[in-house]
Amino acid sequence: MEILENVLYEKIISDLLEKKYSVVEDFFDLAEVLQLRNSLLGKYEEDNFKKAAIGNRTNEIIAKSIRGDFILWLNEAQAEETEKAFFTKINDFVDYLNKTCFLGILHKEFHYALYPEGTFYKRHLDTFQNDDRRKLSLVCYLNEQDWQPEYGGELVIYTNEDGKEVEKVIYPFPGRVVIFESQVLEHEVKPVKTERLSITGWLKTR
Ligand SMILES: O=C(O)CCC(=O)C(=O)O
Ligand SMILES: [Fe+2]
Repeated sequence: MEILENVLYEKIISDLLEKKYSVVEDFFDLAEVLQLRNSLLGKYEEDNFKKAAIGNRTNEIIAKSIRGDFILWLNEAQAEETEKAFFTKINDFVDYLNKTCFLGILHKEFHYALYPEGTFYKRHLDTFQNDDRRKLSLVCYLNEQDWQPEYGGELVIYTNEDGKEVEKVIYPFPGRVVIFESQVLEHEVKPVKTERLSITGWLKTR
């Protein structure tokens, strides 16, 4: 079967092979970001979000000292138009990965996240949720176009270069998507000075 080469996806794959993470600009265009942001805010105002917990469902401890965001899991089967469009794009990428990389992504899980002013997410590995099926983490930022570095909320990814730890600082600019190896790269979200919006998800095996 022939696979039409996708330049953007190929860049992500080569980044992942080379440094275990990739930062993509404009994965979502501004219209898509706006729709997703409005949908997130609507659901947040309807009080559908809950305080994010540490650990999986068998180990749910709310730990404000570790993370302060509020989340809402997305259900693809019951998604509305806006979220459907989101999943269409994600699924296209997953299909490409599975055809070209033999990663064997079978499942995925995504949630909206809202970090209120003053919150953060301390340094962690996404597999500490005792879920070793998580292969790739994806974070899609839904902030306003005029997001400023002074607002904080940077994602810091800790990488290793020649045996030395290096901090990669990534600002949550709208449309930007960060993809990284869930089991390898520790990261954190620095304290935010204003509300910070995103969709975070995992591509999983088995
Ligand atoms: O929002 C981000 O930049 C990262 C979020 C994160 O690390 C997580 O939800 O596990
Ligand atoms: Fe994380």
